[in-house]
Amino acid sequence: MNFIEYPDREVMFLDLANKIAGQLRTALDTEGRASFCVPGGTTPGPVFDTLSAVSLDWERVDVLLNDERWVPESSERSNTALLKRRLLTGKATNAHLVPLYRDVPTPEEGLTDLMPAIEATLPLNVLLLGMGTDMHTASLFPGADQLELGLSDAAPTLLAMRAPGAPEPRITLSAKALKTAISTHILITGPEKREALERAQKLDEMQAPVSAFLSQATVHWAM
Ligand SMILES: O=C(O)[C@H](O)[C@@H](O)[C@H](O)[C@H](O)COP(=O)(O)O
Repeated sequence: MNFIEYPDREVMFLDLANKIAGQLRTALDTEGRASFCVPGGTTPGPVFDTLSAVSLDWERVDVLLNDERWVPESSERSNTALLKRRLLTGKATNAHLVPLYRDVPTPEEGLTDLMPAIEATLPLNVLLLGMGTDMHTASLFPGADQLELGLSDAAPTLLAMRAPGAPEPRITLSAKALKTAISTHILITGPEKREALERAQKLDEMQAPVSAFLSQATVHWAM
């Protein structure tokens, strides 16, 4: 694990956005297209703001979420709505959003339709992950109903997930799909998440799902 501590959040968000932009540019130059897999939640907004102001051939960038809460886009908990508001705007308006939600009652009913387009983005070029203080990442929550499958080598690309720590059903990329990424970044802030990261390093993946990604990740942290 590579760990970077920043003097403050603003510097971190800017620096990380610039790193990601550089990695996407390299992928576009070498492969012609790039895939960029991102978390929802409350932390990454400022990174998205900076990225949306970066000149890049965004039309050739496929943007997809790590996971989605199974709520319509009109909900304030919709990660898709967050992306549309903060990332797919400005210079990034024409980035290609690969959907992770369908207007059907359960994630199980949406999975099959969503799968082919998500699979077409693999291997991922750039993966940005968040982490909760319970050491979940994407919707790989400790205690989740399908966590064992979600972490296994036999996992499908997408799974429905229900967990005590998640207020609504989720859909998530499996660890196997997420781990295809060439570059992996984990973005965390504050003392509680730093302490959780330290704990995660001593626990197994079922207890601390984020630990599945630590060996390949750069963790970015600011108070
Ligand atoms: O939909 C989600 O909730 C996310 O994709 C999730 O994995 C998130 O990254 C962590 O829960 C951290 O969330 P915060 O940034 O809000 O702490």
